Amino acid sequence: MSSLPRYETLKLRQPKPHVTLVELNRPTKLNAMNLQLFDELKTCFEQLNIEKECRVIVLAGSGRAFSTGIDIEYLSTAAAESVEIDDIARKALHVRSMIERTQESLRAVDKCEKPVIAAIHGYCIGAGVDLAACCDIRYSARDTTFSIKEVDIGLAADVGTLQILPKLITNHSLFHELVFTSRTFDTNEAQQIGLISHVFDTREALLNGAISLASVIAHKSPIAVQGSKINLNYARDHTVDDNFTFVRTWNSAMLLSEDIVKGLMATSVSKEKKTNLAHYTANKHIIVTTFLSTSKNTSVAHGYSGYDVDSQNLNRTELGELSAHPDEDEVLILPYSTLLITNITTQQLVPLGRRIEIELEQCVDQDLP
Ligand SMILES: CC/C=C\C=C\CC(=O)SCCNC(=O)CCNC(=O)[C@H](O)C(C)(C)COP(=O)(O)OP(=O)(O)OC[C@H]1O[C@@H](n2cnc3c(N)ncnc32)[C@H](O)[C@@H]1OP(=O)(O)O
Repeated sequence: MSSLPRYETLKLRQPKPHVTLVELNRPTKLNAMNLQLFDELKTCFEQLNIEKECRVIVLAGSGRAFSTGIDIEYLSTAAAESVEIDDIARKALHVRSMIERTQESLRAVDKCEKPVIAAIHGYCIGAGVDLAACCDIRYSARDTTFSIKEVDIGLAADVGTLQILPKLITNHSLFHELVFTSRTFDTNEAQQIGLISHVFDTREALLNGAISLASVIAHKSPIAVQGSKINLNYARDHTVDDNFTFVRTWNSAMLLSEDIVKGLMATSVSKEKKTNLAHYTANKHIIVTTFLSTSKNTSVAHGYSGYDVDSQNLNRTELGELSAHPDEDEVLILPYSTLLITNITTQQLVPLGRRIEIELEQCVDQDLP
């Protein structure tokens, strides 16, 4: 992305290549959602959906909370507006369009074809839970207080919690209890119902964890990842028969992608890793710079990027994955699965944490074994 769009109620940054961090940005109101936030959220996710540079999104809250739900002041104003409408049918139409506008906002997150990882901390209340429901993966900090608050304010949740979560959660009995009582619950119960997949001790650890996960996903083939999200969402909303028909049609086009070739190559490279002896040759001149923040036995560490000198535009591009060597405090440099490097001369073991530069000169005689 040349420059990230600016919003008043959202804060965007790019913590890693192809990863966009979107933070709800009304910290003094604990990220309560007013009309402006709803509208900006929709615009933002529709924009990220078509932004090529963005492959994975982390959605978090700035300040003390993920979100405390709908802004009570906004809800009161909207309610007051409808009171002024005399005719009951016109009143209903007015309220319906207000609900629709809110639904469209949160659904833009659900409909976004890039994976969205919610990083939840502090409070996740009412529409905050609806918003989390619209994300693909939900991580949380241990201190989070959740509440499906809608029943307590006299309504049935209408922007995600009751529409999407029943298709995702695992413990329906407990989920129903939480819906009917509106009582607060903690990360233990959030994990029990299957709302949260991972809990971190602090907000900082949570953000790091979510961003690292996003980076791992961002280094996969975007064709495969986005195709998976589209098929997962489709499967959630259709019958098994429909799902098979849909994926057949989908893959009849997507299997023609060059990413298939690269993926297969990456698989053969992984086999070489086991022997620890492989030599690859490069048919491109590549300067690679790496930095590492991985620990022993981490299977894949990212942060490996460089310049493909032969590429037409000389843009910075990701070239590889760093895989921790299973037995030593070293990493093995492997070709990146979505860049077609048919041959690479260098396989290097590099101590963890060390910044290195490699130059791979054109040398092509050796084919992949
Ligand atoms: C079409 C319909 C679509 C969607 C419908 C969704 C339904 C819902 O979302 S229901 C949930 C509504 N939310 C709530 O009921 C939560 C209200 N907030 C609280 O109960 C408390 O703020 C708290 C979460 C328990 C936190 O308490 P505390 O730590 O003591 O902080 P506070 O001082 O209360 O809050 C700081 C600051 O934020 C303002 N604020 C917090 N939440 C909201 C909110 N939802 N709406 C508006 N404002 C909120 C709070 O008023 C404070 O503001 P000041 O200006 O500093 O007073």
